Amino acid sequence: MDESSATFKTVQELVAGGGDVPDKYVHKDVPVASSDPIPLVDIPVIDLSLLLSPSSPSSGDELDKLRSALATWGCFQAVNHGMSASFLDRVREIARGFFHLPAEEKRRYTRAAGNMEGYGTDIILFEEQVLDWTDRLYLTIHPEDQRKLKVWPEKPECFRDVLHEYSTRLTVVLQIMLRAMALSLQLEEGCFVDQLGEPTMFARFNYYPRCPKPDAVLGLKPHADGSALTFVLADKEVEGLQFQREGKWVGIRIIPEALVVNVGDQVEVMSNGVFKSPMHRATTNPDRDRLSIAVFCCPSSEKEIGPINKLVSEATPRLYKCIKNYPETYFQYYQSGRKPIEAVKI
Ligand SMILES: O=C(O)CCC(=O)C(=O)O
Ligand SMILES: [Fe+2]
Repeated sequence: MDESSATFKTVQELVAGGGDVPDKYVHKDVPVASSDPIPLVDIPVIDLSLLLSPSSPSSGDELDKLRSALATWGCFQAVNHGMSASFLDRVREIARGFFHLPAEEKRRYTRAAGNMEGYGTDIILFEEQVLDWTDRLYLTIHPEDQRKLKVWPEKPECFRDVLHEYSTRLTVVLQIMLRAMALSLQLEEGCFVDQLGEPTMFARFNYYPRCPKPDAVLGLKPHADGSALTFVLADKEVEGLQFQREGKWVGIRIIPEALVVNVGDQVEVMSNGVFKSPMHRATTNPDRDRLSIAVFCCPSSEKEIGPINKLVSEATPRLYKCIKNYPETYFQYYQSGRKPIEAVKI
């Protein structure tokens, strides 16, 4: 799709125009709805305020819960992360406000051809790719000097201020997470922090318009994230995020004030496979649109990362190579239909 020509149609425009769902969005081999309804489940909930307070009697328990959640599910719901429910609502509002702007206003931020950043639809990477039923806005948010303000919306008016505040808050949450993950494995507290260096963080605003064929169309195909860790601020009212657990899909019940945190491939590598980068996907809904904001936290691009030495032993041999700039490998593999983490397995 040549987006630079401004002739591409967003999913939002397709829906507004009525008519059938184009074939390129329809999954033929993998029915989205199986004969058994997909259950809605509660994944572990972790109180971030307890993780790094050794004086609190429950800190050790919370670290154990964290280790177990990341080693089984690879994800959890984080509460007491330092952001109020009303602030999270403001983040959801700027996202919704942006996608509800007139089409010509949004197109000012259109992603340039060959570029990841900006506003657009699913990127076509290979011919037989089934497209995701989603429009996106993708922005580097951290470090500040890597932001491309040209594609940072100026409307709704508070968009930039709220996103700046959100990214500042998430850098703090990320540090808490990295330290707590290390402590939960009895490692040096700074070992994940050191591997990441100055993290790079990308925000992906995912807008999933209502879809007339929810049984055959996905908002987001099954994938594992190429990040180290991902924070997802999910829709408050419409469910749709599903994780794979023991080979089966399960839907995540919404906790409005929580952030869904999931392990990405790079933490799976650093933890030598102890923490799992889970497969997940987003479904579509026939009646309502859905919105989520994913923030991918990655190591600085010049940092080489690899399994932490203390996690490699005779009993637990090294499973992954050292890697640098993994997102590049990730997209090459994704493009050829392979699972990216296979590229770095020994
Ligand atoms: O829409 C969601 O809830 C999930 C988003 C996600 O997994 C992603 O953007 O990578
Ligand atoms: Fe994801």
